[in-house]
Amino acid sequence: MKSSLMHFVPPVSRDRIISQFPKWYTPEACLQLKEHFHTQVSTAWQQSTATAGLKISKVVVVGDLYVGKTSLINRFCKDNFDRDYKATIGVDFEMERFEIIGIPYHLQIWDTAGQEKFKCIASAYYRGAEVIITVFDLADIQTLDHTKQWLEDALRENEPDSSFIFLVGTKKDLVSDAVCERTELDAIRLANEMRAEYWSVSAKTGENVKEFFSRVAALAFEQSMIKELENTPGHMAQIGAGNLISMWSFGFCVYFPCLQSEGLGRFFKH
Ligand SMILES: Nc1nc2c(ncn2[C@@H]2O[C@H](COP(=O)(O)OP(=O)(O)OP(=O)(O)O)[C@@H](O)[C@H]2O)c(=O)[nH]1
Ligand SMILES: [Mg+2]
Repeated sequence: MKSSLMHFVPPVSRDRIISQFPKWYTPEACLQLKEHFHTQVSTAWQQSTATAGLKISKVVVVGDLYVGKTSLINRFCKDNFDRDYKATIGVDFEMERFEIIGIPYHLQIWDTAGQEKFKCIASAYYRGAEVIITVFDLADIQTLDHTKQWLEDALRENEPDSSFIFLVGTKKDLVSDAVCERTELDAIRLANEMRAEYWSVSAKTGENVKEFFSRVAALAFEQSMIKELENTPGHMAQIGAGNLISMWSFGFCVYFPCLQSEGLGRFFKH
């Protein structure tokens, strides 16, 4: 039985290896102007005070229908872009593997439906989110106003101050530099009110997509490591704020085939 579970983990792809603290989009739109990982975290691995267990942080992506949530996730996870609109029904998610200052790390990225009729299904998946990404369409300013409500709904399911918040303007390729600049001023003002970090991206061209998710991964990783170093010694891994998986109990990494990088599954079809 043990041998069938003993799959050695394939190496992480180069663009998922983070050794320096990723930069912000602009200083005005950022809450953490630091440029290095917390010393406690960066020394933890060498001093093996960090447990070697599997580390996973849960990310939920919310926002109006058609703003580009699925496209943003697909550009990052699969490096593809589909012009045709296929509304997300319910939720969908991907598991993305990183190596951050030498430590294996996963983002469990939950894509939710923007359509009103699927809101109740999607909101069931907000709980335990270490990161909440609220998305609007830079070419449809009305969707920016709606991000406040989306954020409120997601925060209601989580402990206060337990999630990093990002406000993301998509479809940057569809607006002129002048319109983008004007809209970003409004968006950054709102991001400051939300206590969110702001990014503008384009899933079509890929502009800022890798940089954005590297920033998400590094901030969530650091927060989870500090929490772990403070209060959970020993070889345990945590998914979101929920259940624990005991790993490394045999002194080696047991790779659960279900945690394949192409996504754990589809809860609902497109
Ligand atoms: N030009 C351009 N089009 C985009 C971009 N991102 C998404 N789109 C298009 O916008 C439409 C909606 O994109 P989706 O990613 O399906 O939107 P969504 O937010 O997931 O929508 P729901 O699943 O209904 O909530 C699709 O036709 C995409 O091709 C972008 O960065 N640039
Ligand atoms: Mg979608």
